[in-house]
Amino acid sequence: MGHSAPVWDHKAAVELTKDWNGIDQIVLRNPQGASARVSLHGGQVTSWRSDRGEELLFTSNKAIFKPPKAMRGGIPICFPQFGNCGSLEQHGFARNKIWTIDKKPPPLHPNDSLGKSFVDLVLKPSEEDLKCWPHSFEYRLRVSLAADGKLTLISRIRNINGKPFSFSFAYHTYLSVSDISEVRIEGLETLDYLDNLCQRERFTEQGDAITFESEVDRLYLSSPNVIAVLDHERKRTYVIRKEGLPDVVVWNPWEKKSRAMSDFGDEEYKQMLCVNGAAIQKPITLKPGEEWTGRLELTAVPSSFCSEGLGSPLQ
Ligand SMILES: O=P(O)(O)OC[C@H]1O[C@@H](O)[C@H](O)[C@@H](O)[C@@H]1O
Repeated sequence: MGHSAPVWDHKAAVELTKDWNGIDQIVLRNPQGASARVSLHGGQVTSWRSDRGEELLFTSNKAIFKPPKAMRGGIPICFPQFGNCGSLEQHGFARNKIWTIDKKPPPLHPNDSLGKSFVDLVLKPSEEDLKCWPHSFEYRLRVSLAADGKLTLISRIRNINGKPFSFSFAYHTYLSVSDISEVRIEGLETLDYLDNLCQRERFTEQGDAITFESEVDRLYLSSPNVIAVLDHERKRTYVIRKEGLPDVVVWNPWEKKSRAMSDFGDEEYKQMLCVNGAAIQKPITLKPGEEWTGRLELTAVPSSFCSEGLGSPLQ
């Protein structure tokens, strides 16, 4: 019996190109026409497009595409520190480093490869990194695009140090929305959160769903693994599924802070919302040889399908 020809050669759907600075970037495509871009600068996903060519991630028109600073948009990776809670630069150094392509990554579950186009990246600390954060690690990132357009990011961080270390982490996900006043988040209601705008004071969420009418910068604690961001005007729902990431950061800078950011347009806060799967409140501690995995899956579905999507487990 002959073998049937593969219907979709995922390798052919992975292209290596250069980004705006001549740094390698990888373009992933699926047979339906969806695509994603990943830059070696920061291991940052810089674009995720639906099969209709719509950009699903926000990038600022004023973004600065120049290393070492991470560009404003897409999915920068915050590691080994989130925010300014620690001795490192804001959100840690990973988003500002040049990553490399990992040609021989340790195997993942076959379902993480089958029927997907994907790329594996790796970040190891430089001498300079070790001076400010003296812990040897290997950070492996798999970014994959599935036949249905789902974008998956899998981070595996291993301690190759002689001593334990701790870190915090976030996938800083800039979602593109029609108008922030038309958006609501479901899945975070009734949770406790730390409010960054009130010296991280702890509050309990009261509303049925989260809506936006002013600046928001919150860390929701012990959140469910499935969260939905509904965009009424665009009739689109982002379903965020996560594993190993108990917290969720919700951020919109609103008017005043937008004006203060040099790489962000004054009115752009209306078109974006950051909803970040994260591990912050309780840092992750790895003993020598231990590995941590943090996984994020993003899908964008017409809003009428969202209630089906919310119930299903991460897969
Ligand atoms: O400008 P940065 O370093 O990318 O950070 C943007 C924002 O990131 C958010 O996630 C933080 O909660 C905010 O406090 C911060 O302002």
